[in-house]
Amino acid sequence: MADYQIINPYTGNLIEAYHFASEQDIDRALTTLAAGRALQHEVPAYERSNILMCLAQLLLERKEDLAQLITEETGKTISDSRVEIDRAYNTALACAMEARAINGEALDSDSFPPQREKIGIVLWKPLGTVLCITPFNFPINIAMHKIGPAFAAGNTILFKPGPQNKRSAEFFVALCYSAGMDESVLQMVIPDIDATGYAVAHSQVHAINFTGGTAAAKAIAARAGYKKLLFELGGNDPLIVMQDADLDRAVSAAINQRFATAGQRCTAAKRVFVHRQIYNAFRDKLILAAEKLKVGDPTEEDTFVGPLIHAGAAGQVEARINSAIENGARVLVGNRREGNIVWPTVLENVPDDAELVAEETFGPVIPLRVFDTVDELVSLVNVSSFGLQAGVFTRDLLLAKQLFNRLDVGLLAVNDGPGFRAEHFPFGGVKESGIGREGVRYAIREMSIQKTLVL
Ligand SMILES: NC(=O)c1ccc[n+]([C@@H]2O[C@H](COP(=O)([O-])OP(=O)(O)OC[C@H]3O[C@@H](n4cnc5c(N)ncnc54)[C@H](O)[C@@H]3O)[C@@H](O)[C@H]2O)c1
Ligand SMILES: O=CCS(=O)(=O)O
Repeated sequence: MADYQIINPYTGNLIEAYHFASEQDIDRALTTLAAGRALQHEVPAYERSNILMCLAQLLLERKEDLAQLITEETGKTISDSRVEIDRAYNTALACAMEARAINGEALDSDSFPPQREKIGIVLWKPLGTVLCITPFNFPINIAMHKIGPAFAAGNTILFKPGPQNKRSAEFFVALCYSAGMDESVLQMVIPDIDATGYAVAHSQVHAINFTGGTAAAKAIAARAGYKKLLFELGGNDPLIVMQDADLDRAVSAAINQRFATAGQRCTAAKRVFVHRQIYNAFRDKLILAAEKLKVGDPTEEDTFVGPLIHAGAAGQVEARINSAIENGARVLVGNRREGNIVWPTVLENVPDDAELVAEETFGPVIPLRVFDTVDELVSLVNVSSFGLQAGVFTRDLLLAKQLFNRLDVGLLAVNDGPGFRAEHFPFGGVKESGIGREGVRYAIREMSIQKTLVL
């Protein structure tokens, strides 16, 4: 009897059934990677860069194969899956470039008495073996954001993808090997949660680079003990529409950053705050745009919203919509579910304490919240336990700077939504949205140690 069944979220068909890796499998992989640490020490940075450049090229060449695998295993629309591979190419390219630029600094001891004639040379060195754990929703680009910088920094990598993503992960690892990564430098295992905890606590794991939900991160932190943690976690990101906003651009951001990937993005616009002066105009435009979206088969080129990852996820979103309605919310669009598909839904008058807005809702639902003052807005945004990214539409740069300083987030995008991401920009949040920063150069630093030579 297999441990896990990969089910196509749209068709319900069985894709593959398999057994999880055991603790013995993890031991074997980590023993291999321990040997690989010596190999990594011998490989110069430019060779690591060339391997990453080759991987970037292979991602482009095999884009359609990978996109089809992602759509099959996650239900992500084929257009969204292709975008993910384009992003992974950019990430790999950035890793190749940054691998050649892991430079330190030189310090002169004369800055302070009594030391004279001493020079401090500060360099970045690899941490050792990094356990990279990835979520279901961007199985290739998030893996690239972990494996690429870890490899560029000279580490060895134990890669643990989501159980749903076995096939796309195997394909990706095969591309890494084809590009030149040695099997003693990169190993992949898919254990169950408890055995993953065994890997987390393993003495041959020196750092854990995790992307996923906050609950899982807390469980990992509890088992990890004394080692480096890099956490990219949940979000409840606000999209803010001020009274001077370009409404058409704001509507487009709300549609693309909440309903694409069926809303299953950490940086999705999960709460939309609209100034009272333009609330009705924005709401009416948003309703018209949402009603035009094609919903259904993710393999069709023009489908905009596909299924959620599984019935439990769709059920949770449906339950939160129903609870909000029972407590006074009004449905403007949607509120329809068929199997794993939840139609794009827009609600207003949602209670501030409704789970739909108080928790991270991973689905295609926009709760509209009207506001009157900046102080009220800041309080509404910052009350969340999350603090990943925010987006504000305004022509007032002084206001943008004020919000940048007052909002508890890792990034504020101006005249864009919270879903903005450039692969080489710093990426990460505060509070329960994570610890540390990804974004290629920053991830390299997170998975390195600073070592100083004094001459
Ligand atoms: N901040 C980011 O960059 C980012 C990006 C994508 C997704 N996410 C977040 O990920 C979540 C959705 O993805 P998901 O459903 O795959 O998340 P998840 O937390 O359920 O799983 C993420 C990964 O961790 C593993 N895992 C789960 N529980 C674990 C445990 N107790 N110990 C060790 N490993 C464990 C899973 O097998 C999977 O590989 C959302 O909260 C989303 O916001 C964050
Ligand atoms: O789920 C979030 C990942 S990303 O699309 O913001 O990189």
